[in-house]
Amino acid sequence: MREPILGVILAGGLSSRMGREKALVALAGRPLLEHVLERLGPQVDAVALNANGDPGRFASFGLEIVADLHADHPGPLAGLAAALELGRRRGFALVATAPSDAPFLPRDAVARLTTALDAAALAAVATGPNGLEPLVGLWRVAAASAIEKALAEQRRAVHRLLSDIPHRLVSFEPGPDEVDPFANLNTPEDLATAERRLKPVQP
Ligand SMILES: Nc1nc2c(ncn2[C@@H]2O[C@H](COP(=O)(O)OP(=O)(O)OP(=O)(O)O)[C@@H](O)[C@H]2O)c(=O)[nH]1
Repeated sequence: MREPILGVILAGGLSSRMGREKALVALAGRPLLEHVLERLGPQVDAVALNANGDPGRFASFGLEIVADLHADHPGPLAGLAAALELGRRRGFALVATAPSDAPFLPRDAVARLTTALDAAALAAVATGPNGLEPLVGLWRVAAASAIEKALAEQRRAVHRLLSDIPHRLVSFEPGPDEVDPFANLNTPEDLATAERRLKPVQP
């Protein structure tokens, strides 16, 4: 039996390119966050949300919400730090992360990351058609100190963090529908493209 895993959906960014809260924009009639929740939820033992600002806007999802410990929006690494801190507080040794703006998360992501995370590794992260996808990862909470150190030293890129910690890479390919499993929707145009992909072809 595998160790319990806390899933944390990362929605702590500013959504400036989308112009409104990305996690709440509708794709195929449902908020993006709901798509990610529906895919990540069954893969983990509990799910929480990393988000900043008024938590009330996510109340209908019934998720525990954890804000960044760093108040100045330093980027996704702060979300990862908050996720691992929540995992530690709740007694989880493992945290699986997924961004709230990537609605095609593979349904076997956590299983495959778990297989790759051997005892010597602190993280297993995904790679896809566009290379490293470090926000789709399985992290030991013991990686928290390396993350805090990187943040303290203003090294904010998540992919750079990986050179500080032993990690494994897991490659995911597009499915038969050729959708990049990690396509993230940053702009209204990205959203429109994803909407077209999901729309059933009219006869
Ligand atoms: N916790 C936290 N997460 C962040 C922060 N900035 C970005 N993220 C998350 O990192 C992932 C990728 O974010 P981006 O798309 O690069 O940034 P964004 O702020 O969401 O959107 P833009 O403002 O359009 O760049 C998403 O899951 C964001 O929620 C931050 O300062 N804190």
